[in-house]
Amino acid sequence: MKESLAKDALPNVHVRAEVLVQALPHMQRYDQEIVVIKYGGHAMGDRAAAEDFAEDIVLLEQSGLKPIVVHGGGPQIGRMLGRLGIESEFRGGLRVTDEATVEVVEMVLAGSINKQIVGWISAEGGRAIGLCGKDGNMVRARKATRTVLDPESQTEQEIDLGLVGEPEHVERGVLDAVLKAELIPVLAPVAFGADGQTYNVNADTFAGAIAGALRAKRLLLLTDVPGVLDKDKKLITDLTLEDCRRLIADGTITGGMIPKIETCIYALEQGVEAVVILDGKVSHAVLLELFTDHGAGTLIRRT
Ligand SMILES: Nc1ncnc2c1ncn2[C@@H]1O[C@H](COP(=O)(O)OP(=O)(O)O)[C@@H](O)[C@H]1O
Ligand SMILES: CC(=O)N[C@@H](CCC(=O)OP(=O)(O)O)C(=O)O
Repeated sequence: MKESLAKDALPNVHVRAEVLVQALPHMQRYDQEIVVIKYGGHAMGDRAAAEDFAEDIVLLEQSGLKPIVVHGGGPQIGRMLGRLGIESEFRGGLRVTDEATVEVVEMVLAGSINKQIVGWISAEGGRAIGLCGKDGNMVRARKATRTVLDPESQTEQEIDLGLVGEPEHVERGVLDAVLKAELIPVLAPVAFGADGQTYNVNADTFAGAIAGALRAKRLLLLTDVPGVLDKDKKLITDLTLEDCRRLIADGTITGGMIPKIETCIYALEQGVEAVVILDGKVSHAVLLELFTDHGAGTLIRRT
């Protein structure tokens, strides 16, 4: 049961009292600052936490901060591909994407998931607008290139990921206009190529490009683990860029955590102040991270 102590100060938000009591003294901390929040497909599987997530986003906006949501949807794409009998494979944490797959990716990400999140935010009293990287020419991508170490020849071999894109240009005009209109942008990680091609972009990578282009104060990556874990599965609370590179090289960081860490490195190099990887299944994870002293998850800074 949710209480409604916040009702008078913040008319549309009904955050639990104990969370709000912790958060209120810190709410000026990010006044008018842009915070990019990447909401991963695994994290959004939990319905109750999804409602709390939407509440947090509305509360951030109402407290003077400028939240931008970038969402994923990997598991949901996987389920839809399964229903359609289309096989799918990941290499280096990225989905190999052919023409049939990109059509489903766009349908699930820019269609159902994007509108679902917009709906959750509306239900909590916020005004969100759902877009993808193709809208307003926001994110132009080029074909992503990746190499893997061939175990036999011990040489780096290029792998073809098909229509996987990496952002090469972010046109911030459309986002500035949306923020100025006091709307909350909810972005699906689908981009366009110079040739008009649709590209499937990893949601972490997309969020990093947006955060970097807008010099966001914070980039929060919400996932389904408490943060970056060490070899004993214990949470690492603070990391520098150098630590991140070492943990990838020594195999502590694998799979889907690799694009996340690569995103952190990119965003920090672009001028984002700090990146946090945290568990989106925890109730009010965003609020607790931004507005309490102890924070949550793994905080990553340049040095
Ligand atoms: N060192 C690590 N610490 C935490 N998670 C890791 C690590 N190495 C690999 N992972 C994996 O990365 C996953 C998160 O990436 P991913 O599944 O792509 O999440 P999302 O869908 O939220 O983007 C975790 O569930 C975990 O299985
Ligand atoms: C190229 C690539 O891998 N794209 C991702 C896009 C969605 C995504 O990144 O979703 P999560 O954040 O939930 O993992 C995919 O097709 O699954």
